[in-house]
Amino acid sequence: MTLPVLAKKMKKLASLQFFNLKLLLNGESSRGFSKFKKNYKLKAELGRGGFGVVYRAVRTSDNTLVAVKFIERSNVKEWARINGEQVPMEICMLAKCSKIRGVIRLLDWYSIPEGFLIVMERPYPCIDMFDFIKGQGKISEEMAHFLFRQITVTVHECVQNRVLHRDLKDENVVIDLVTGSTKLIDFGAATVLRRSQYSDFQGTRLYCPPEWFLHSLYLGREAAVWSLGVLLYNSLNGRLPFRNEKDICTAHLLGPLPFFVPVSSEVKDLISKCLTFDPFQRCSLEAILNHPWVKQQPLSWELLTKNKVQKKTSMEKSDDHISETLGEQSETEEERSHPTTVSTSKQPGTSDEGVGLSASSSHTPPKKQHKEHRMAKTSLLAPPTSVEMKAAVQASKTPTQFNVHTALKNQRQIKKHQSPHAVNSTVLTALRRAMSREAQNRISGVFLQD
Ligand SMILES: Nc1ncnc2c1ncn2[C@@H]1O[C@H](COP(=O)(O)OP(=O)(O)OP(=O)(O)O)[C@@H](O)[C@H]1O
Repeated sequence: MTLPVLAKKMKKLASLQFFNLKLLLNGESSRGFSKFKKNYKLKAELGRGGFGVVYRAVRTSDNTLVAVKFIERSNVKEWARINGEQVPMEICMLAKCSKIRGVIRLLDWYSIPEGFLIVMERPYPCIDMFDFIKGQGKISEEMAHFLFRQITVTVHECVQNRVLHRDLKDENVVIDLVTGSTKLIDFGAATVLRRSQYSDFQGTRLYCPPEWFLHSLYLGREAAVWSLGVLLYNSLNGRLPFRNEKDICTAHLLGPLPFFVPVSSEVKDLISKCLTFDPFQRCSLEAILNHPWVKQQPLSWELLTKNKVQKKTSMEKSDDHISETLGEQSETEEERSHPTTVSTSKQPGTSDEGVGLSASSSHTPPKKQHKEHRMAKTSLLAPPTSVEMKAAVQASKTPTQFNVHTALKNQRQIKKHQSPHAVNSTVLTALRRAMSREAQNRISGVFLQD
């Protein structure tokens, strides 16, 4: 072996050893990627949002179905500590809610140089509430009641555990199709609940209360109540109540919100109490739980979905779109029996800005029967930048014809590179890099032993 070759090998060895040390410091021994690979079998993609990709996986020791969310280190905005280890706030908040029935259970987490892998329970078969609503255009008042009641109880329990979710929306609720129980997911924007105001926000702007756009401040519980109002309105109408920040800030001046389906006066009353412009006049979480509409005895999941089946038999039977979720049955995973009860449709997401289509100039309900509904998940839209936020705040403060919608669109042109696809390809590359590094590590391990 010539001297330059030997020197090159020594250099490589040194850098590998340094890398191994880094991995060790990073917790590779107990929470590294190789441990993850040993414990879980990663499968196809399950869903994706603006900040991460979620995969289906199976725990190899007992074939438990799990979901694995990968979040990039660079996307982590808030950090916390668990047993002395620095982790994203998302993991910490999930851990704090581990005993709450309506919150997805955190099973495990791993740290790799590029980010974190969060292992969660995965109800099977399940569907997220966005797809559930989209598949039907809208859901019945009884179904909305069944789901909303559970979600509000969960949010209240989180608050009692001093956890504020801050991104309550249909995309972040998973429904177990066997039992109908809801699980709150995505604690990526969650933080510790406090009495004082918050001046930072990472959630979804169309679910955000007006005080944020007008004053860049909000109170935790009051903002949660607003989001719940948006969620309930959306469930019943199949569309969001507000199209943009301007709508959010000015809708109260135009009278009651329009309803595109016949619903009870009780639920309308509840929605208007949740979507009260003044946060100090807005109803509390406790008041929602005590509202006569919420306190009604819910119908059973069997009954609610039986009606669906009856309706469905008169429709085309082949139109069963939950295949994305139920398609798992062809896998070698443990199979469970499930009722084919709910139908959802998959349509390509197209909207770039507005997802709701509320009347922006007046609140007159349309004569024609409502057809349109939200096409794209809000999380797949690029999150607003601080420049966009400033533009919105500025616009909502200006009592002129200034068009916030256009202003935001213009600002958005600059940030085209932030498309979710770009984020996702980064995520996948990061995972692939981690996998090849693990293989490299194994080789170097053998080399070092030699
Ligand atoms: N534990 C789970 N079980 C089943 N499906 C899940 C689970 N976790 C996530 N999903 C699916 O993956 C999607 C994306 O998950 P999640 O909202 O956590 O990602 P995200 O990148 O944080 O999204 P966002 O941009 O809204 O913050 C969800 O809408 C849901 O469909």
